[in-house]
Amino acid sequence: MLTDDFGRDVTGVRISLTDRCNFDCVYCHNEGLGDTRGPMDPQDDEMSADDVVRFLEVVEEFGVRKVKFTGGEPMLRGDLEEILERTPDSMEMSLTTNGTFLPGRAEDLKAAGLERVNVSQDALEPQAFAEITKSGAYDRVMEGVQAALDAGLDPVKLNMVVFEHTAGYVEGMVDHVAENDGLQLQLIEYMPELTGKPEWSIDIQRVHDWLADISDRVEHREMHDRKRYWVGGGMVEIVDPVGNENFCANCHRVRVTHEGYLKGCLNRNDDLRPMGDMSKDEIRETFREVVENRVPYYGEYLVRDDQDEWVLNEKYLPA
Ligand SMILES: Nc1nc2c(ncn2[C@@H]2O[C@H](COP(=O)(O)OP(=O)(O)OP(=O)(O)O)[C@@H](O)[C@H]2O)c(=O)[nH]1
Ligand SMILES: C[S@@+](CC[C@H](N)C(=O)[O-])C[C@H]1O[C@@H](n2cnc3c(N)ncnc32)[C@H](O)[C@@H]1O
Ligand code: SF4
Ligand code: SF4
Repeated sequence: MLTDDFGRDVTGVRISLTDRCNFDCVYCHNEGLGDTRGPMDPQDDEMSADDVVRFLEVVEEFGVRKVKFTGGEPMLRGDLEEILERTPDSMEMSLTTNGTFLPGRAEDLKAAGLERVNVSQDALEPQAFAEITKSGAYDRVMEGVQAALDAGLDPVKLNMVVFEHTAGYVEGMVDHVAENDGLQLQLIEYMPELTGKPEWSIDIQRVHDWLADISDRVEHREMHDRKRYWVGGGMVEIVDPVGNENFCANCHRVRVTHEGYLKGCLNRNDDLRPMGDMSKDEIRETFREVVENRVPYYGEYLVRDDQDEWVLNEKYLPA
């Protein structure tokens, strides 16, 4: 296993299979890669299934045992099932999707070896959903969640970004997962770092405090030291990366862009490394380099100044 200079073992990878998407969510950070809008057809710049599989075979040599497929919308890839089938058996696979393509396809994903899915769902109300995602696919997403449950892709985690537009729907979503077996909720703190609009942020601590009050039990997850609250039999996890040194200190994943660049941190684009000709030797070399150079974003890449504001650590100023 490879470990970075901050003692963080790299145990997982997070692969963006495409930056295309059929939604246009108002908050989208696109895993740090900018705009998802553009042609919906397969693009030449995307890693092929062979490239993805070769990459996974190499990181397996380094003890990586978890892979998350994401995007853009990863289910726009017609060869997703092939990629899942060819992923090394030792790896736990999961997928983060907007859910629209799960009806009619969830069973194929399960048959190809996928274990579970996260589905983005920001509200249980079609109008609010349409305003946030710029899409009228609310019913389709609800069907997608059901299709995933029926196919055994559980627990299905519903991803809800908590920001100005959704704060009023949090309580309803917590009740929803408590009432429905197989569902869990991830409340994701809105990240303004890559999208601008800091005015949309809400204080996530208020959500922690409220959940602490109403929950039966609280756990800490190893990944990112995230808190999990058990409420009426349902599980609610808070993903709160913004300004959170503890979250970054427990970050164990290297990211891969759809074009085949390695990336040490979601919030940075100055650390992208191409994997050359994508031969196994080049992949090995680049993976070692990216781990050697990865640093926690909050607490190292950014540090607090005299006014307690986060500023770029001078060490990382471009030469
Ligand atoms: N800043 C930051 N945000 C993250 C990180 N991991 C997850 N997030 C945020 O959480 C969102 C949802 O993550 P998912 O792809 O559903 O998966 P996950 O929560 O990381 O993983 P599982 O809970 O194991 O399924 C991401 O798109 C980010 O907005 C991270 O390492 N850093
Ligand atoms: C970029 S999407 C890619 C996968 C898929 N298209 C989906 O929406 O689930 C991955 C996750 O990032 C979350 N996300 C996107 N922009 C965000 C932001 N600015 N702050 C917090 N989470 C964000 C989305 O809600 C989604 O759950
Ligand atoms: S569905 Fe996912 S990738 Fe598409 S715009 Fe929304 S958050 Fe971004
Ligand atoms: S270092 Fe922090 S901000 Fe960067 S990917 Fe890891 S947890 Fe996210």
